Amino acid sequence: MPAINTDDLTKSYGDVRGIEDLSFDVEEGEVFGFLGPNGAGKTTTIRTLMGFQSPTSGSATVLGADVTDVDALREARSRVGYLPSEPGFDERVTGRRLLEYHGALRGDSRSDELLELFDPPLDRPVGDYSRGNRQMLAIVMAFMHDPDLLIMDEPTSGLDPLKQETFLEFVRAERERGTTFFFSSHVLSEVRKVCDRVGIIREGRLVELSTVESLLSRSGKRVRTTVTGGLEDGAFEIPGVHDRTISGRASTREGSRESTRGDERASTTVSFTYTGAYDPLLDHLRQFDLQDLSIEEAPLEDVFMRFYDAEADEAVERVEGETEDV
Ligand SMILES: Nc1ncnc2c1ncn2[C@@H]1O[C@H](COP(=O)(O)OP(=O)(O)OP(=O)(O)O)[C@@H](O)[C@H]1O
Repeated sequence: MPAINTDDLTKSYGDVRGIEDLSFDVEEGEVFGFLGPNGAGKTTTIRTLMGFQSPTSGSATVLGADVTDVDALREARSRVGYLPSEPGFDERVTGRRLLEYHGALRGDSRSDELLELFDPPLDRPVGDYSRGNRQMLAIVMAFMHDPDLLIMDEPTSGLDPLKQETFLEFVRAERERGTTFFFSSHVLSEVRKVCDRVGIIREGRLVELSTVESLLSRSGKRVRTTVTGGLEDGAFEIPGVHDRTISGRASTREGSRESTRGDERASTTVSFTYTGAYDPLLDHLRQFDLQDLSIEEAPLEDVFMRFYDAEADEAVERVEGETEDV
């Protein structure tokens, strides 16, 4: 049984689109990242899974419980940790009191251990807390009853870089214990560090569902090399090369001595994204006297943007197609 299942899950707010026909599973023990731009429908999905609002159509289960079955969902939620996007607290109450109250309701087997990692000033009223301290308190509350499944809406927002790292390390350790995670994020680097799979949502629809590895393999490599001398205009125009830029070009033309100045080591640097196999690239590189070469993974941001561009292009084509039909 998957930890989370959605089947054509749809939620509208009157005429406003929230999410449309979302179908995906989150398997037990996996860390699933839910990505998308502002207004895409991430919070709508999470709030529907938590049973705070009913689906307009379609269905969803959380730990086997139908999200529209109040009793079954209440039972299941005792094994779920929830971190909302903007945790709301009684502002006059101290963090300590809130933890005591929450512990009495939901259970507390881990707050001491969690407070070693996430340490808001417990004796101050929550109304005096910084954004980061509020987030840390919410993290402790989400995990203190040792849930099997965590549903979190942008869990690292408001945390400083050091605490973000602490949080991601904690998620990795929890994953080793078999805990399942479903969390939304805008931050691709963190998704890359901890997630097994990602879903990308755009305008309420799921537009991608894949492993992080597969997303990265489709993104290709960033190649940057510096070669001795100048380069022909068509150099490195081989299949699989995209976004080629050439800089510091050493002129081989007569009369233009600025970059060569008689220096045999005058060089040209070329950078590009490469999505082909290694051998043809290496064969091509052998023709040059290489001074420097780096081949790195393309940033996940590039994949994301390219993916979105492709979607946008398709949308334009669809609209154009429809216009022609009329
Ligand atoms: N309670 C509501 N009433 C009316 N419309 C809503 C409500 N909640 C969300 N929406 C709309 O549903 C759409 C999806 O919003 P949602 O908050 O789920 O996006 P999101 O992906 O979480 O965005 P963000 O990254 O900005 O938090 C938006 O158009 C939003 O305006």
